[in-house]
Amino acid sequence: MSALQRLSDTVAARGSADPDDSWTARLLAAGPEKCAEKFGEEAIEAVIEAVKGDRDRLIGEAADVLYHLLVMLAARDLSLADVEAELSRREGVSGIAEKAARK
Ligand SMILES: N=c1c2ncn([C@@H]3O[C@H](COP(=O)(O)OP(=O)(O)OP(=O)(O)O)[C@@H](O)[C@H]3O)c2ncn1[C@@H]1O[C@H](COP(=O)(O)O)[C@@H](O)[C@H]1O
Repeated sequence: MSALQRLSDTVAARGSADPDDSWTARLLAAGPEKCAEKFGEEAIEAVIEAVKGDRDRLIGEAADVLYHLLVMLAARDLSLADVEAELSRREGVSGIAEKAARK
C-alpha cells in the first residue's frame, strides 16, 4: 500500500475521532468550506515554492497539499479511491485528443 493510500485511510478514520486529539478531526468538524479554504491556502503556498524553485520546500508544500486535498475530499464523503477511478478512466486518453473532442 502506498503512503498516499495509507494517509487516505487515516484521514477517513479520523472522521470519527475526537477533535481534541486529531488535527484531521478538527478540520473535518469545521466543515467542508473550511477544509476547502485550507486546501486553497496550501495550494497557493506550493505555487509560491514552485515559482521560487526550492526543491525541499516544494516537496514539503506538496505533501501539505496532498494531505489537505484528502481532507477536503473526506469532508464531502469522497476518498482517494474515487479520484483514482477517474484517473483510471482517463488513462490512455491524450489531453490534446480530449480537448479536441469537447468542440
Ligand atoms: N500529513 C499530515 C499533515 N500535513 C499537515 N498537517 C497539519 O496541518 C496543519 C496546518 O496548519 P496551519 O495551516 O495552521 O499551519 P501552517 O500552514 O504550517 O502555518 P501557518 O499558516 O500558521 O503559517 C498543521 O498543524 C500540520 O501539522 C498534517 N496533519 C496530519 N497529517 C497526517 O495525518 C495523520 C493524522 O493526523 P491527526 O489527525 O492529527 O491525528 C498524521 O499521522 C499525518 O500522517
